[in-house]
Amino acid sequence: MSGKEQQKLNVKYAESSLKLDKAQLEFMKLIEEQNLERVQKLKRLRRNNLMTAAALITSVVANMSDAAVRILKSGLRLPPLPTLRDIVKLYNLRAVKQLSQNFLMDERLTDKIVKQCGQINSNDVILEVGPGPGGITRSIIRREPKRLILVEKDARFLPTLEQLRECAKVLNIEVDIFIDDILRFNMENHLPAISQRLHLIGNLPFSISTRLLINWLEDVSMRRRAFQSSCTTMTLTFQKEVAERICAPVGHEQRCRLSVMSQIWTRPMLKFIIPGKAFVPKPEVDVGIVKLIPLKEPKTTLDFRLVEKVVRHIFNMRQKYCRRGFETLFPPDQRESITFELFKEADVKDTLRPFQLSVDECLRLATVYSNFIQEKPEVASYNFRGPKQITCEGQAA
Ligand SMILES: C[S@@+](CC[C@H](N)C(=O)[O-])C[C@H]1O[C@@H](n2cnc3c(N)ncnc32)[C@H](O)[C@@H]1O
Repeated sequence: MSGKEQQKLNVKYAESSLKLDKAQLEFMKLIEEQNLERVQKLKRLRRNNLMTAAALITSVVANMSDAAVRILKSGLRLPPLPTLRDIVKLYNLRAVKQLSQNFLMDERLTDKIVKQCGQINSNDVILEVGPGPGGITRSIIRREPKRLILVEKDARFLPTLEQLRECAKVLNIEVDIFIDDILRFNMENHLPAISQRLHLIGNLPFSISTRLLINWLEDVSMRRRAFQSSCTTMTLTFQKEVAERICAPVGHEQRCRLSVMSQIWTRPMLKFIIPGKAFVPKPEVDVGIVKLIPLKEPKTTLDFRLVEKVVRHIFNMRQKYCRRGFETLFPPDQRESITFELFKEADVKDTLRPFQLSVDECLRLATVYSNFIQEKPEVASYNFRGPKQITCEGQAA
């Protein structure tokens, strides 16, 4: 105990000494001394704890991505921009129905869509399909990727997207704008090096969403274009029913060709639904956000188009036994007996309905079909809707 503190104690006890005897005084002094020591010990402990906490925070901040630190430090906001509604008015951007233009103006919703991409690092690249007036684009820029590729078919949006590019420059984000059709866009020419993680995102036009997904699933199966790296993810909007179909599990009434094809090569997840009224103009339907993560280990090495053909035939007759659709892969003369044999070989019950088939069962059926047409290649070109019928012996019937 310091001299000053001892003095204070003495004064205190001297005042009350009239009432207490010497032994009591000594005892109290001892207790008081112990209390003071305890207080000092606690103060020392608290100081040490504060120093440890400071050291910990410093090391956590050091390990955070540069972008996260910048956001934390600056409370990142984009340079002032007109609101999306003003932009739409200013440039007279009336929605064009043929291009499925339904705009999202609510920043909380666009942020929520972009959040589904997961972590976005300062080294990541994002490709947005159909940015339109740029609602989702703004949310992406706030997440500070390294590079943003915008593919928009409607050239009327160019001035507003260029404005966003200028804002992004301030944050060292490279923005490339392409006025192009995503279905024809040449990914190879514009894609980043394989080492960079790529997120594909878009509030897709309904008119092309299923076609685009099938194209990208084929790219996943071949590990080409946007999917050379297995880290590429897709965060896409679909009409609610289509979103539910993509994710429908075995036995679900919505299960269809798109469910099976999506689930063979990716893990699709329905994230949330946006009511139609959130869009301008309001579409007839609600919208589902689906995230698709390509599987690291593909479930098959079979050719995408062959699998697609078999699955398409099976689901063509979705209310009937699954063998009925499968039969249409073969010319009429022997289709029943061939189908019977191939289902046996694939170990699949032929009286299941198509929606009751698992991914593995569909793939086993695709495998036996693939083996069959290797032995009888002429059957591969058989088209049950076509005018000319060939037999399993390869002759015109
Ligand atoms: C549903 S709007 C979404 C607009 C904006 N991203 C939003 O969320 O408000 C679809 C956008 O895709 C564009 N688009 C339509 N077809 C396209 C295509 N084939 N390739 C690229 N963009 C397309 C439309 O012009 C429109 O801007």
